[in-house]
Amino acid sequence: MVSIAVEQLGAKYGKQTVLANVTTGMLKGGSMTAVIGPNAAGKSTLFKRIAGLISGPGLVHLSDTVKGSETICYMPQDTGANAVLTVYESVLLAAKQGSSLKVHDSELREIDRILAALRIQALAFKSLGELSGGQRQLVSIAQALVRNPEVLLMDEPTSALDLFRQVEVLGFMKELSSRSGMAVLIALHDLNHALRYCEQTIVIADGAMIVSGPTEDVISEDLLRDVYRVNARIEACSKGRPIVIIDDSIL
Ligand SMILES: Nc1ncnc2c1ncn2[C@@H]1O[C@H](COP(=O)(O)OP(=O)(O)OP(=O)(O)O)[C@@H](O)[C@H]1O
Repeated sequence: MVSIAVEQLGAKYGKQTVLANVTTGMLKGGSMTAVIGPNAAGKSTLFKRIAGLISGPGLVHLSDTVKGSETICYMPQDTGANAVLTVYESVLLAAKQGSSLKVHDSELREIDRILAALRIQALAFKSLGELSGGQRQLVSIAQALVRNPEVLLMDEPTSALDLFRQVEVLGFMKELSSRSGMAVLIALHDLNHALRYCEQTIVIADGAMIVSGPTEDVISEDLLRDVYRVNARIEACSKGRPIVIIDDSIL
């Protein structure tokens, strides 16, 4: 099963350094890791740097990868929709990225399975331009999943989804990662989602890693005050799970 760690990772846009010295422990396949932090902290930049879409100092360590399979896939926050394609065509194109254009039955069955798992089969032959924001986000998730990577970097994948879809997609991702051994890193603003679905959490602020570790240790009232500038309580809900309750912002 794959493991990934980063060492002293950094990134610049032009001359401006926006990420520096990010080092993590080994993040194991089969688990979900939340990447959290305020707006403009550097979460997307970290993902792009790990995926090799931008260059910079530091190293990405991968171990126990499977030869022949795609290793790292980045699902961006905003997906430029090519309105000419249908949903099905766009997912097929994602599946064929970097390989021959010959399509096998098994690949079509896999696309059907993923569209069904995300409950978007009914959209298959709609053009991308006709979709709502949430529907487009579900299609982006399908495009990432069909590539079956060993490490999946998901940039705020539930930001446009309604509550039912958020819970369904995150539950599905958790089940998929533990079943397939995929390592999922997921940028989130909803800390209750991080607490519920992610074993590990990495906190990024001002282009640096503040802390990382087991989610319940990392997400604390102090972190919410110091990094997010909100007064908040973390309490056990009636089911015994920790939940974040925000009281007010700190001016
Ligand atoms: N293509 C770019 N060119 C120049 N600067 C960029 C570019 N992309 C991002 N930045 C800058 O890098 C910094 C980090 O941005 P990034 O998108 O990584 O933040 P983020 O933590 O993902 O934020 P958010 O939660 O708002 O999505 C910001 O100051 C942003 O303005």
